[in-house]
Amino acid sequence: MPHAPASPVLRRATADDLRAITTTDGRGFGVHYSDTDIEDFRPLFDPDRYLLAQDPADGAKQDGPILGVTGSFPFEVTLPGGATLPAPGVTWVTVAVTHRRRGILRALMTEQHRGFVADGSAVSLLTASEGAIYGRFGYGITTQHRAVEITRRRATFRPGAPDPGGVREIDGNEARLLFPDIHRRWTALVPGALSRSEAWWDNHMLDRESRRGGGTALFHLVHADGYASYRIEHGERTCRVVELVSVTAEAHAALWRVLLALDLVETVAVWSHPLDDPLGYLLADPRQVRTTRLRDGMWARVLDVPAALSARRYRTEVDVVLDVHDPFLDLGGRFRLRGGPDGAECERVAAGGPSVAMDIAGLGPLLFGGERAATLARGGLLESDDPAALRGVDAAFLADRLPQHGTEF
Ligand SMILES: CC(=O)SCCNC(=O)CCNC(=O)[C@H](O)C(C)(C)COP(=O)(O)OP(=O)(O)OC[C@H]1O[C@@H](n2cnc3c(N)ncnc32)[C@H](O)[C@@H]1OP(=O)(O)O
Repeated sequence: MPHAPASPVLRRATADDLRAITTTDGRGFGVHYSDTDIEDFRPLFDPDRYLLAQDPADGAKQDGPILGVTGSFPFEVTLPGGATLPAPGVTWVTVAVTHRRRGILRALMTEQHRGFVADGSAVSLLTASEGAIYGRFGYGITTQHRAVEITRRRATFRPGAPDPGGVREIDGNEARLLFPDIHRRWTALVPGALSRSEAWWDNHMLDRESRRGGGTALFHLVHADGYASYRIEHGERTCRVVELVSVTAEAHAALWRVLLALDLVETVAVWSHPLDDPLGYLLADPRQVRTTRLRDGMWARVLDVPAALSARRYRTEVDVVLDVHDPFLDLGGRFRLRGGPDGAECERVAAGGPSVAMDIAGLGPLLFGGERAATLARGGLLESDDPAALRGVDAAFLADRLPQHGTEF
C-alpha cells in the first residue's frame, strides 16, 4: 500500500514546479506532455495561483513528490446586463493516482477557495472532467454546448435568408491582430463569456501539429464583426470549425454562407455550437443542424452573494429574500435582492420578505441566467412556500440570451 498522509501539507507553487505539476497532471489524465507543451504553457503559468499538496513525511520539501495540484486562471466573466466580474477559473486539478479518495482534493479546494474569498472574488468558475465532483463544493452548471454536424450539400439557405457578404480569408498573423478586438466585443454581449489575455491569445493561435487531430493547420475567415477558424480533415472530407465568433447577425450569416459553400467538404462539424445559435433559421431545413452531443460547459460557484447578485441586471423587477445554504464554505445566509433591468442591490439581512431557500450550487446557474429557477425547484435545489416569490425569481433571472463561456480552460 502507498503511504497515506492523514492530512497533506499544502504549499504555494514556485516557477520551478511547472515540470512536476505537468508530470502529476499528465499521470492523472493519462497524457504525456512534451517539452514543447510545457514551454507553450509557461506564459500562462502564474505559480502564485497554484497550490500543491505533499506528504507531511516530506516536510513540504520542494523536491518531494507532488500528491495533488489545483490552480486558477485570472478571468473576467460577463454577467447578464454586461457588467464583468474578476473570476478565478479553477484548473489543473489532479490528485496522484496512488493517493485518491483520501481527502487531498477537499483539502486543496478548501484552501484555494478560502484564498479566493480573501482576494475578494465574488464567483469562481471551472470546467469539470466528471459531473459528480464539484456540486459538493457549491458549483453548478452554468453553460452548455452542443456538438453539431451538417451535411453540407443538404444545408441550403432558405429563400430570402440574409447574404451580407464581407468575409475575407486571412492568415494566422492577421488573425492574431484582428480577432482579439472582435472577441472582446463578443464577450461584452454574452453572459458567461470569458476574457482572454494576450498570453492566452498567443497560446490559442499556436496551432501545434500535435493538437490538430490529423487535420490541416487552421484556416481563418474574418468579417468586420466576426471570425471563424477551421481545419480540413481530408480523409473524412470534413471542415472542423474550431471557433466561430459573431458580434452581429450579419457576421454570423456571412461566415456560415462561406463555411457551407466549401466545395469538396461533405460535413461541417462544430465542436461547440451555442444552444441558441440561429443557424437553423437561416436554412431551408433546420433539421440539417444535427446535434451529435450535448454537454455541460462551465460551472460557477458564488463566493460573495451580495457582490455577485448586485452586479447583474434582471429581466423583470424583483424583490426577494434568498436563503442560501452553503455547507462547504459557510458563506450562506439570508440576502435581500432588489433588482430590475436598470440595476440591483443585494444585502445580508436577518429576516423578512418573501423568501426562496436554495443550495449555493443553484446560485451559479441562476446568476448567469442560463437555468430557470422553476427547473432548479423541480430538481430540489431551490424551494419556496410562496409561489409568487418563486415565479418572480424565475422571471427575473433569465438572461436575454443563453450563457456561453467561449474559452476552454
Ligand atoms: C477543474 C478541473 O481541473 S477538473 C479535473 C479533475 N481532475 C481529474 O479528473 C483527474 C483525475 N482525477 C483525480 O485526479 C482525482 O480523482 C480527483 C482530483 C477528481 C479527486 O481527488 P481525491 O483526492 O480523490 O478527492 P477527495 O478524496 O478529496 O474527495 C473529495 C470528495 O469528492 C468525492 N469525489 C472525488 N472524486 C470523485 C469522482 N471522480 N467522482 C465522484 N466523487 C468524487 C469524494 O468521494 C469526496 O466526497 P466527500 O468529501 O463528500 O466524502
